[in-house]
Amino acid sequence: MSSNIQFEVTAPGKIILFGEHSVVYGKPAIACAIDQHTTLTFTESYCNNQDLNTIPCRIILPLINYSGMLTIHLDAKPTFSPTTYFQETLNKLNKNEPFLNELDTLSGNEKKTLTVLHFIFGGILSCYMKQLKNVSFTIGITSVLKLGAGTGSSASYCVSLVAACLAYVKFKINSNVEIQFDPLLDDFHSQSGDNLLIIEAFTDNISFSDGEKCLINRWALLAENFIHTKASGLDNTICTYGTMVQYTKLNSHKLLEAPELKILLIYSGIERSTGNVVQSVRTKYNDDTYQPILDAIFNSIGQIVNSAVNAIDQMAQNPLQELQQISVLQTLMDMNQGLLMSLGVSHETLDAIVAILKKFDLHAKLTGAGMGGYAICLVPPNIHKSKIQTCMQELKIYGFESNICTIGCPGVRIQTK
Ligand SMILES: Nc1ncnc2c1ncn2[C@@H]1O[C@H](COP(=O)(O)OP(=O)(O)OP(=O)(O)O)[C@@H](O)[C@H]1O
Ligand SMILES: C[C@@](O)(CCO)CC(=O)[O-]
Repeated sequence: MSSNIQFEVTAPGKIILFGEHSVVYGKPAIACAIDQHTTLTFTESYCNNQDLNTIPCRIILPLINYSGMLTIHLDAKPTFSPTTYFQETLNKLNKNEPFLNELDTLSGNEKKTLTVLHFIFGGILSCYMKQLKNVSFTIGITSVLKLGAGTGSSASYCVSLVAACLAYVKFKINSNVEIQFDPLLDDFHSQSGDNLLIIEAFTDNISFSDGEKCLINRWALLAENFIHTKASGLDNTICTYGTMVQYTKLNSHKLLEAPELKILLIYSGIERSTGNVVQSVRTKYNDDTYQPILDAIFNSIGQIVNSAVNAIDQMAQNPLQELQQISVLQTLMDMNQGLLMSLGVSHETLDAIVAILKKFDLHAKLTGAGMGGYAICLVPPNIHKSKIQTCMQELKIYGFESNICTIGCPGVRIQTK
């Protein structure tokens, strides 16, 4: 076996500064990419598989203790519609029909995680590569992101998979490929607003175009829907594009000019599933007694996001106003945390973390789905180093590990070896 195409993809994790949960109900949110990444290593090998419609893959996922073989099945008549392909895969799974031998024997979480991988590689390669003979892949994915903690591990996983698959196509094709999307089947729009996407063959420039990022984001959202059931699209958008974004569901996103900001990430020690937490809010929302109250809470969080965007814009335009605007953001964080508590998505450990930080005049909120996972705290640029260190020590005494991260980092990237 001789190895051929080999590369690495990194996708950042994320924090939500303001607007988790309400974003699922159409309100705006602000998220930032962080300097903690998922790293995918892709290696192509030649093997003796003459079958044009299957690709044997070795998959190594240390974070879920999985290592094994998975056969990627290519669709002889691809739909070219990610949404249709997603629905077909979901229908097969929901009917509990035999799906793929290797997947059928796996436990719940492993099955979900590998189904996502098959969905992405099977779907994209069927559409854009058609037939592949005598190749096999090794795909290894590691991450410094904790699973189920609010820093977007699932979105980062999905984005890195889609980006790796698209990168493989771009390495493999000799000339550009034009993809015409059917607007009735799919709501894909390239940056130019039409339904034509050109996948550019990799030559010297090993990067993704705006249209390709749009495609990565689209497939990653569908993949996220396997893991979360119904994701807003915020997490995959920030993991794809990076920096800081203001996002409203179905209404695309706007990159914000992010000031240099540091965040303290504090881990509550509690792992939870984003899908379950989102479902618990949905159950309350579906109850007529609570729905008008939840609508009012979501509207208020939407207002908090608008004020935060304003403060961030002011900071970018006038650096002299930075401290004043940081103080506004801190107040908005307190308000957002209060509203998330009233939604029932905080946790006694998260409340304890917020209280410890308050002793140091610091302001914090949960980030991501809540009910565990991480809390975030804005680190004011003028804070004395010793104060933040004492605060981190105090958190440690209570059993909470914390670390400072930089926000506003770049999105998904490819590196050749
Ligand atoms: N590196 C990885 N290897 C394997 N599976 C992963 C990896 N990263 C994420 N996953 C999958 O994503 C799931 C965690 O997703 P979940 O949405 O619950 O948490 P999160 O993305 O960390 O939190 P949030 O969505 O609130 O930011 C894991 O259970 C696993 O199935
Ligand atoms: C809780 C939520 O708002 C953020 C999860 O990181 C869910 C979503 O946006 O899909």
